[in-house]
Amino acid sequence: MSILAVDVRWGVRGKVVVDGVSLDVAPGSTVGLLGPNGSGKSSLLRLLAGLRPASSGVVRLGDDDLASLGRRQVARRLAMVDQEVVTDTDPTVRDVVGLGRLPHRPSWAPLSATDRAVVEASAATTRTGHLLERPYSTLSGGERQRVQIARALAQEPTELLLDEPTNHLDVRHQLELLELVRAASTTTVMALHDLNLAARYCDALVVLADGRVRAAGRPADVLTTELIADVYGVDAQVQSVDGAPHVRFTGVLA
Ligand SMILES: Nc1ncnc2c1ncn2[C@@H]1O[C@H](COP(=O)(O)OP(=O)(O)OP(=O)(O)O)[C@@H](O)[C@H]1O
Repeated sequence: MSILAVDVRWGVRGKVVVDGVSLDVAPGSTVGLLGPNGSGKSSLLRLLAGLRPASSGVVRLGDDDLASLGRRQVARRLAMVDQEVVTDTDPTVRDVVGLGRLPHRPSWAPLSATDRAVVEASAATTRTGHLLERPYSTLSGGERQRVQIARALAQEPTELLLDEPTNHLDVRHQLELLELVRAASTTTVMALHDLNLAARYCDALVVLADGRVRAAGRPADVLTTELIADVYGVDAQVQSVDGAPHVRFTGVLA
């Protein structure tokens, strides 16, 4: 399934945060959402997830207008991993990953054999199987991040939205996660700060600045010295390494 946004706007307390964003994410592709702190990446992801309504514009999931779908219908196909997940109970990791099965079963029913198998498989894919019986609250930041990815995979989504999924992860786990996302058949949009990882693992990049799309397209077309200077205020050299642009930062612009 694909994700389409047309002229989407959202603001809060009189401030425009997402300012007329249009995106067309091809089925099965991986799109990196870049931009400085506060440029609107998380806010846009929440609009694409239907967690909040846009004040104007349209978001479509495949053939459907997101606004016409119920929360459960959305959750059967779209999973989101947010930056901070707060729980007020102390579930085990198995319980947390099992939450991903909620949209697929009656809320009163226990996990079926299929649900349990999907939980195990999602934990195996994210290398969190050894953590399943641990209280979630005792995990490290990186372990929690991987468990949240496992929870999202247990939803068996066709669309996956990830907000800084490599946050907290060591370099090996970062690469493993991005390989996993690239190999998955899901349509994925992920906010990232690392321009080089984004260039290497995404089919397309969208750069936000002040809530607007400043550039979008293939990594090699988007990540230019001019764009990086303009959007981040940083001087950089961009070379091609193994077919992907590689950015070397050389200083902060005055
Ligand atoms: N609920 C809210 N109330 C007030 N301001 C908000 C709210 N949500 C977002 N903002 C503001 O909107 C702007 C965009 O925030 P957002 O979290 O979308 O940016 P971001 O690009 O994801 O940033 P970061 O890279 O720092 O995570 C910020 O200035 C933020 O303070």
